[in-house]
Amino acid sequence: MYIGLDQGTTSTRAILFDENFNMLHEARREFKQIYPKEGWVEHNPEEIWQTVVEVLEECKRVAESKGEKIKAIGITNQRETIVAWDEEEKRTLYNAIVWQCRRTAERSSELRKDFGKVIKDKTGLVVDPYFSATKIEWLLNNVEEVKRAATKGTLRFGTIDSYLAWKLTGQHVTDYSNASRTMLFNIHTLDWDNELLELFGVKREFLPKLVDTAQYIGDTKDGIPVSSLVGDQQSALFGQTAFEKGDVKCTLGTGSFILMNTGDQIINSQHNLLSTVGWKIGNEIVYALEGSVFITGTLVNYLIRNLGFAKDSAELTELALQVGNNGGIYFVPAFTGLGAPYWDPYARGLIIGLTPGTDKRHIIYAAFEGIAFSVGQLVALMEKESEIYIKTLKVDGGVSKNNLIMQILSNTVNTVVERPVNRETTALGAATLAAIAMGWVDKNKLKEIRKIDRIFTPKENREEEFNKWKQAVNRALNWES
Ligand SMILES: O=P(O)(O)OC[C@H](O)CO
Repeated sequence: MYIGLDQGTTSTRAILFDENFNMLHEARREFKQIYPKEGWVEHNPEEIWQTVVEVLEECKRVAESKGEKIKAIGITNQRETIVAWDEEEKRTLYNAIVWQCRRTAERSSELRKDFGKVIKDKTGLVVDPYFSATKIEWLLNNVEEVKRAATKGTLRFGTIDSYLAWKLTGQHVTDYSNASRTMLFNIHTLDWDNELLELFGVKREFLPKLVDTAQYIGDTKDGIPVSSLVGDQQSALFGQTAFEKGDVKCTLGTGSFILMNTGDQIINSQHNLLSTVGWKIGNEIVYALEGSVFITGTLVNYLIRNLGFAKDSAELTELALQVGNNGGIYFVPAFTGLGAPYWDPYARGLIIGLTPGTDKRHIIYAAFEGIAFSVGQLVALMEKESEIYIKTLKVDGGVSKNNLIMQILSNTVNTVVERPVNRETTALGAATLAAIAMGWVDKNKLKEIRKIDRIFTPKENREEEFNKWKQAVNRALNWES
């Protein structure tokens, strides 16, 4: 049996898989979101660690009750979030600064002006507080304990995979997919970049050693090998068996993350999509083109909780189906700014086209379209930039359960949308990578065991509505400044 440990932004989950990667059990714990100031987001790393201990214990108990043992653990994680700890004193020095945290927004704008191009060339990333480098810089400049540990030579930084690997095995390591989200890692040389280290005042010894995405790292204290570290979106790409160049997956969770496997080719996006490492396994390096939409599931919850339009997502869908069109309404879900291709932190949500005939069902339909159009826009850009025709869009995540949104998505991208039976592709990716590292499974076997739940094929042309929605986006930009 294998465990895919998925340390996400709002919860920690461990999923127990059997030898054929069927899901046997899910253990889940939520933890506190800490908002010390407007726009700041932190997690308590010790609390995260406690949730990890609990979910692993729970899965172990289930395995034992079946007379089985855990053969390996793969760790996948919320990316970019950074933890600082003291190697000697074996304790963390500050809360984890979460990927969503905007405390370094000003510094990022400054950097973007002077170093935007060089950083993008080296790292594949657009300068934004989202990534780890400015968070590390902030910790080095603002936290006394961090400064002291730096002087002592015992300071260590790591993304969540790295922190958990250290807690579980004592090793200070990270994999290439996670490293590529720090903005300190050069995706061409596949190493920490000296010039960037200097720019952010980071010494190489503060950072983890780089390991392959599928590689044995060490044993936990009860003798279970930890043999994969992988960023959660890259893990989902792997879990969807998107092994070939041109394969694309979209995880529709709180937000949406769309990744295209671009093989060994780094695409220098002209539209601010990101280039990132998908995985490195031995000599195989796979890059990915990535676009993210910040608001997806959040919008569905917003319709339910904030606007009180329905009691759950099934009822929302029923209401949307009653009208079957947007009634001229366009919904731009830019609640917290917009990611690619705009990268506009000042954009805000917009509902436009209201008339006396509008009722809530049109707004729901328009919101569903807003989700599909946001994803569709990035899929279209990826196709253009990679010059690869996308045959199938593989979807997963909570919102992919919604058939209406998936059908609108298929119409929008004019492509087949394919949903697997196992939508837990993130944990699955990590578990399968862990098994690959130990030589117990190969990619072919994984392709064989992947089952498709449903395929959505394009039914109607949505180009007109899609274009109109893009006009609405232009009106939502730069609202807060
Ligand atoms: O924890 P999730 O699933 O919201 O994913 C967060 C992403 O890794 C951020 O880049």
